[in-house]
Amino acid sequence: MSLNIVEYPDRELLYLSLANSMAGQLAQYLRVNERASLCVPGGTSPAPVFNTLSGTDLDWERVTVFLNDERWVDGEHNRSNSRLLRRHLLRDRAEAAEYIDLYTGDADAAAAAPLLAPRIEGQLPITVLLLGMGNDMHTASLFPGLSDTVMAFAPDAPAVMPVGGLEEPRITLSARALKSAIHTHLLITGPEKREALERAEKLDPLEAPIRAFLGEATVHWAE
Ligand SMILES: O=C1O[C@H](COP(=O)(O)O)[C@@H](O)[C@H](O)[C@H]1O
Repeated sequence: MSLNIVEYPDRELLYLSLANSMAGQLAQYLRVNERASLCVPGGTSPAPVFNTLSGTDLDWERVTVFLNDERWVDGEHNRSNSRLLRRHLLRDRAEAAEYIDLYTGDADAAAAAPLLAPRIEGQLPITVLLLGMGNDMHTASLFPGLSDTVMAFAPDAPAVMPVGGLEEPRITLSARALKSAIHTHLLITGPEKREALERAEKLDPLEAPIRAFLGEATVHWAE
């Protein structure tokens, strides 16, 4: 497999250029479609991309935003991916976007997943998908070595699934739902993630879940 990787001289340039590409792809899609969908990661990497994207002149009222995955914690918890989104993406011009919150407040993710699945199914194909990746090669909440990851890779998996066996319960889009995307981007920075990406290329998706998306993704990397 040959990686489609864009290497930037610095992170600032990466963040600006990636936000511009994503906004351009959404705008292009909205020229011929009534609505577009934007699916984004949480974690520590994407905030600067969100900051730029949120100020972009786009018909945000016609865009539906949702996360790749969420930790099952309250929306004000510092590990909440939604909290990151509200602070960095769903503000300024992007405040007008529709947002589907994966954290429903239900007692657990297993109760919420079947209710969320048809809502997310209705947003497929995802117009623009941005993925992140952990140093362990997980993406969304598809982690190596979990039985829930095996289920989330089933070709007929529901769009949204609960994930157990981690420090906190989570909810994730399935591989099928994520792979529906028309445009896929992967954002990684630093040498450790670059090395993890190179390892992932040689592994099975169940050992290195990001591997499943590398065929379609444009990888954006800066030191
Ligand atoms: O737990 C998560 O981790 C990944 C990677 O996060 P990062 O902090 O290394 O950028 C993220 O893509 C995912 O959405 C998140 O829930």
